[in-house]
Amino acid sequence: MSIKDLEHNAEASAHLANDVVDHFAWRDMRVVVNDRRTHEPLSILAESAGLVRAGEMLALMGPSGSGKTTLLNALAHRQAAAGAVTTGTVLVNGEQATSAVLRDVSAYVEQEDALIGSITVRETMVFAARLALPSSVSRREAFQRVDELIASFGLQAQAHTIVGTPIKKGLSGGQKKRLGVASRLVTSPNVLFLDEPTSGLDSALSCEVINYIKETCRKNNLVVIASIHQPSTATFHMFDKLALLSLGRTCYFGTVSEVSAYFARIGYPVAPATNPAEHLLDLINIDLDRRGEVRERTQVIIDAWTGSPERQALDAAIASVAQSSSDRPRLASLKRPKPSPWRVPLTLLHRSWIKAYRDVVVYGIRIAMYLGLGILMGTVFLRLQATQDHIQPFINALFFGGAFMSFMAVAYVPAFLEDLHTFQSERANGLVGPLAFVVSNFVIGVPFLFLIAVVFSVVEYWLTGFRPEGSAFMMWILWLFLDLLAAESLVVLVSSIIPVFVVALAIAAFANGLWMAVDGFLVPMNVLNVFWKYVFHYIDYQAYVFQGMMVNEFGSREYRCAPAADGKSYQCMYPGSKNGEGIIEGTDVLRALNIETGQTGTWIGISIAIIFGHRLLAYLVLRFLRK
Ligand SMILES: Nc1ncnc2c1ncn2[C@@H]1O[C@H](COP(=O)(O)OP(=O)(O)OP(=O)(O)O)[C@@H](O)[C@H]1O
Repeated sequence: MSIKDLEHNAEASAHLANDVVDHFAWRDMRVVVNDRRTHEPLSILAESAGLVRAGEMLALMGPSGSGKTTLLNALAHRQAAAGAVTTGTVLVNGEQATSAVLRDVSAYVEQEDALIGSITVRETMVFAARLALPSSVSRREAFQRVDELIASFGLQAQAHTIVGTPIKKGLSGGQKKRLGVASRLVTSPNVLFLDEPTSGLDSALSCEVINYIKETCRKNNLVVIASIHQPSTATFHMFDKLALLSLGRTCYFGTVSEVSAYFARIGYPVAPATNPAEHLLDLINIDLDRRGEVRERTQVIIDAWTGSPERQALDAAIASVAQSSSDRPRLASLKRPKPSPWRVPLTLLHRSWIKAYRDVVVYGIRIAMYLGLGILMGTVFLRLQATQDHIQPFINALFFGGAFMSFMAVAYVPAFLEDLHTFQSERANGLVGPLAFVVSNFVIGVPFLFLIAVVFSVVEYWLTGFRPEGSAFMMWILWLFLDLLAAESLVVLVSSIIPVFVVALAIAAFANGLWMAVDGFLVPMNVLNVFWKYVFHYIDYQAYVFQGMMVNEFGSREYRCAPAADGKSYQCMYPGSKNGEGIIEGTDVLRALNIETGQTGTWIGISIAIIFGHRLLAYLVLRFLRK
């Protein structure tokens, strides 16, 4: 390695070094929610105070439901719980931190990883860098940061391994956790919040993950605050400080090295050869309370802490950092530079593109499925002729094709929910906005849906024997394409409103059933009752697709009637002016079904408006409801 390389490495690793935040403190943090059962105000976090210095790693520990996530979220200025009211002060370098400042100096790693399964470790890191880094950071430097972080988290051997999808295995649980943390470190945060970074891992893997975080924290002088459930002895001792919680109250705050002595002093010594974390959790785990004694003991421990000299010393230390005149620049002047606004949607597009062609769940399975559907329909409605007995099968084929294609868009729900999850995590870290997300999601779908429309049509259109003119075929593809775009937009809207897999799936399927019922095929428009007609029919994209396809097929084609028994006249199923010549004009069929001609342009316009309307609503939902 040349001297130049060494210099470069030193420079590259310098990006992570925290020389901004000296200490992170909070006092009198309280969170009150409306109790789900009684609807009365309920305190789920009270009088919490703490101080973490640069280079220290704090564990927020406590039994399940003790308020760890609530405190972590309150410290990161995130919504602590649904409908929660949070009060208290967060101090960064002794200065009261606003949400904007916290977003600039910190990063938050969620408990459930928001990684994209079909992209590799290195791609995950590169995309994270592109979403976060300003253009003043050169490409070369960004790559160096990425490679350095991959190395720091021991992922070099997996750099080109995909994260893992339901049908293709990738990283192990521990590697995923490490990647989740590493990808958030690309932005060079000074404070790192981690929500249960070891959840779902066995004790050896937990220890390994915490070890990597510890090393990074120590080397770069970061402030790390992590909630943790039941650490092993080794993992527990890797933390510098401990905030022990039960019932939303503090049972201990201080160094890990002094915790045993503290509990011995208040009458709960840790037995030799016992995991101290386990001992502490057992003391205050009210889930195991049968006779009320654990709750009583917990109250004693909380009271002991409230009156302890350690608590007074902590208060004094916080007061002192709050008063100390820091020679650091004011936090507001440390605004993290952002990438240019166009770079975010382009990066999302690039990432979605890779996901779309690599992850068969996104479009691959659907393309195969639609091909299968094309073969199925083409062979069921095989070689229909321009004769009157084939008119009804033609109509059925048009209805079934449009409706079923739309219905199958529900297969997009899981892939969209994965993207939504990633978006929510990136948005909470101040990286991606809802507009960039909605636009890139739409744009990436367009070529794939067009491909699906073509694949399906090439098979089904010619097997069935629809109108053979090239223009009719093109028009058919256009209608199918609009149908798919609208159906996918519906999935995006529904899944944005209720991002729960089974519920989104059920609602999208239900909506498709509804659109089928009122699109004018099962019940013709002159029979459909006014409620369904005026409330739903006119916003039903399937109705425009069906009518558009009907006009495309029947607008200018003629069908032969059956000869009558006398062999001279004809029996025609649809009355029309050419019945005497043994001909049913397609327009006779359209008239019988109450479908107007000459409206194609309007219907295309309405379909496009419905597509954009759904996307706009999805944007508004993400912008205002799911903040
Ligand atoms: N609206 C509410 N009504 C009643 N209790 C609530 C409400 N919102 C939150 N809680 C309670 O607040 C407590 C704190 O939850 P929190 O998620 O912070 O706990 P935790 O220690 O992170 O738990 P876990 O380890 O299980 O994730 C829980 O007991 C939870 O049931």
